[in-house]
Amino acid sequence: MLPYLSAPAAEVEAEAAGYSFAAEYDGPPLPYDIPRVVPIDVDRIPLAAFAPPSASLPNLPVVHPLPPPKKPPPGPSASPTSVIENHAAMAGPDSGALGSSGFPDLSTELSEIAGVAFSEELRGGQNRLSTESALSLGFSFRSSASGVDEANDAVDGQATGGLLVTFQESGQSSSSMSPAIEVTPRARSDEVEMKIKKGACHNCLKGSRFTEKEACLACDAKYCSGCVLEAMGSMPEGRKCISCIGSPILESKREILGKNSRMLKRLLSSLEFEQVLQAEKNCEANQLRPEDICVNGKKLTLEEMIMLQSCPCPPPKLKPGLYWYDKVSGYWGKEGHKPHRIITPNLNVGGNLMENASNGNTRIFINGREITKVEMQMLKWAGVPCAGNPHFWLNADGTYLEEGQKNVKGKIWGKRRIKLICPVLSLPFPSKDANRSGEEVNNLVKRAVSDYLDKKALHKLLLIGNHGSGTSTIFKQARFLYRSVPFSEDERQSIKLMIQTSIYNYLGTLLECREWFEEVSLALIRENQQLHSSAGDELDIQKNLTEYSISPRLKSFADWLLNVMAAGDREAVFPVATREHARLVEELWNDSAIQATYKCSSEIQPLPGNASYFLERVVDISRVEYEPSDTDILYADGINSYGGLACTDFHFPLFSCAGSSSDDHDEQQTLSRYQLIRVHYKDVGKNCKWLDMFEDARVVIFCVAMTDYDEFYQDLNGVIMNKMMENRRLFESIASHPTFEHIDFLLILNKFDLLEQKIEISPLTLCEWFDDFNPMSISRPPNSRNGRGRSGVNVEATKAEQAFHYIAKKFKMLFSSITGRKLFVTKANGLESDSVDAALRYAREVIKWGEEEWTMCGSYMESMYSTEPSSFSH
Ligand SMILES: Nc1nc2c(ncn2[C@@H]2O[C@H](COP(=O)(O)OP(=O)(O)OP(=O)(O)O)[C@@H](O)[C@H]2O)c(=O)[nH]1
Ligand SMILES: [Mg+2]
Repeated sequence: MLPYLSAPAAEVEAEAAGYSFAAEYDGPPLPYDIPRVVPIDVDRIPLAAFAPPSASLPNLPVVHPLPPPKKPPPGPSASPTSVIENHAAMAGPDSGALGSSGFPDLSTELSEIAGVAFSEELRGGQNRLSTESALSLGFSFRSSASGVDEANDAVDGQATGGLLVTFQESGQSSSSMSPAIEVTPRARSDEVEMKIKKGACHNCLKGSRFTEKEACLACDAKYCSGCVLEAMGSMPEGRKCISCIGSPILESKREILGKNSRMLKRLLSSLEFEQVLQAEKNCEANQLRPEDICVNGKKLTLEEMIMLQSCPCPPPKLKPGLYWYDKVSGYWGKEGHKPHRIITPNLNVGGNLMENASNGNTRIFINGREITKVEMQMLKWAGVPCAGNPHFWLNADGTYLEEGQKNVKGKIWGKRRIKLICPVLSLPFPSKDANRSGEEVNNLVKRAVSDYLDKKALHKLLLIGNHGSGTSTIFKQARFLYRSVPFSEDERQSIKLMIQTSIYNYLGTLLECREWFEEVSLALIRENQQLHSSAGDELDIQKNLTEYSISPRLKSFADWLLNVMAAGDREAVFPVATREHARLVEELWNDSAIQATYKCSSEIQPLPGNASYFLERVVDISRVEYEPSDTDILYADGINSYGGLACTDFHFPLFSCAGSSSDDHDEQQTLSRYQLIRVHYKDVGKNCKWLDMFEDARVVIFCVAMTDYDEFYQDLNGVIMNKMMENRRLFESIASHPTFEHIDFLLILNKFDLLEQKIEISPLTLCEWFDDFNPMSISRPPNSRNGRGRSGVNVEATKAEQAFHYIAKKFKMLFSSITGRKLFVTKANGLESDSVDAALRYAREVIKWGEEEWTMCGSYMESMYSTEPSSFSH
């Protein structure tokens, strides 16, 4: 059996043996980006050939927990603030200030540098997230407004961004029932403002007011396009500096929440851009907090606030503050002021309307509120008799009557001149929406509230895995399993083009290998010939023929194809060329030389296992009318690689795809919505970019191809790495990521079908992590012959089962040593929909168990502390 070995080592060997090596392939991107691994007879390789080669091939990225040291931004001489900023910016993996979580211990760092004694609070609460996220992402702490100020806020116990909102008891009669809400715009430190040239970027301090900039929603610090991604990181709450994460936004910015940003649109991929704006609009920290809105002396609950915002005629631009609301007429205003709007009446929000709500002094009352002078003026214009301090009841439709009487005296809004006069007096006039029927309003409001709660109940499943682990296959399976239209017509068209193009990529790889195999074979024959000269060999050498040789006609096509691919102008040639040359490609594929090359394909690592699936049908696939089947889509490479993120929403159907009733009949569970988000390993690699956007994920699904144990790749430093060890490294960095501190992990050990085949010929111990794997010898059941039991099941397969349990245990122990928590594990075959269905349903179970644990924990605590006699009943 030939061992797996990376191409560079083989190249070195070939060159050392004096063979000229084919030029490095630098054509259009191949559908993979790890180096080629070719079969080679290991006995023939000198030991020196295993030394890392100098040629750099495309590699899997390496996760750097922290970025390389960064140059401090130019600026005025080092004040404590700027020193902190620069030092924090420079704190890298080598700074030696790593905390227990692997991130620099900020409080020590800051206090050492600035001589400021920070209390322990700095390490906890909201600040912890922002500081750690910042450092984990490798970004500097911007300026004192968000650095020292934030630290001080944290010390005061108020991590704030744009607003300081405080509640106080007030003895004032006008607000005796209301908590005082003091809304103070947070000023940026003058010192910092002075340091930053007007209009300059707050990070690099360059640019003018004409430079395009993006502002932080919480502190309004502005960043140029070169700095914005550095300053804002992965934007888990949208456009906010890293140090403002968790802080409320400036109210003046509420209108632009989730709205377009030209700069970000340019800098991010469309999916990333969408995710950022979604997060900005929906994340908790950016929402108006119900407790900041007080209506008729009572702070709102979440449900009341949603009701208020989603009624047909809501108060415009609702901000934190004190308001009064007349439920009967729909009048709405700020406490102590005349009415500002007429909103939907009869909403069950806030407390009871107070007499002095609008601070009127006319001794005339409408629905129990003393009205202001300007309202009295309006009533007079409307012909309402105001003499004798009357008390009126005013209904939403404008009809009014005097308190204690039954007869309607008139209709205020009926008169045309009132419609004209109200704007002149800056008084509101009812809109059509304000007068919808009570039932209609009730239905609308109910729907809005349940939509909101439904959105909150979306369970996010984060799918992460290394190159080739099978994440995109699982993702595609989820779409097939749970979506009525798994792929749109447009998507199918682009998939079609991708499949047609990738056939040529596979063929290109095979042709390159063929050339190389041919050269090596020729060299071997020559070497042999020198040792034992033979006439037959002489003849073949003269003809330059080996088992890898192809006819001159096919050779000229192959050379043309490799040249076209090397030129990189793929789009100009494909897919037209695919049609013209399909027959030639078919001929090539069926040629014995290519088939001989392909036979070693299991050892040509980058050639995906599905290459033959597509190459065998090249003529059919190259047709204009070709429509990819579901299986074609499942096997196709690169479908979900839209800049790193892909997501799909779904419900689990009541019946599993296998046709059997789901084990869980709980309808609520079935109706729950799930969102599978696939994060590409490359983005995880770049300082775990994007990961902190997913702190609301319910489960992290980490996918590992079990077949990786005997496969290798070359890292950025040219070191040959075992792929399973790389999985382990990535798993460690994800498991220890602070974002996932409280999130359950499910490990999917994938490609079980391939493991069953591979383990028979390649021992698991080839991976150093698995060196103590000692499978129990199979005690064959009586009557078993040739490794088959009574049922005819191949009992040898249990070796793969044992390997699965062993690998699962290794990861469980690793996870437990990192987090002290339990890791859930399941095996899967990504190409089988039942298997993926079962794995994703298992993820749902994990969420359910987590919820049950909380409930149990909650009721246990309740029973512990409850004084109810029932608690002590047994
Ligand atoms: N036999 C078998 N093949 C699988 C399985 N899962 C995935 N594959 C194949 O393995 C290859 C890699 O799978 P992908 O789903 O593309 O892996 P990935 O995680 O997206 O990796 P990248 O494409 O490198 O990002 C594809 O050719 C899949 O068809 C499995 O369980 N069994
Ligand atoms: Mg893929």
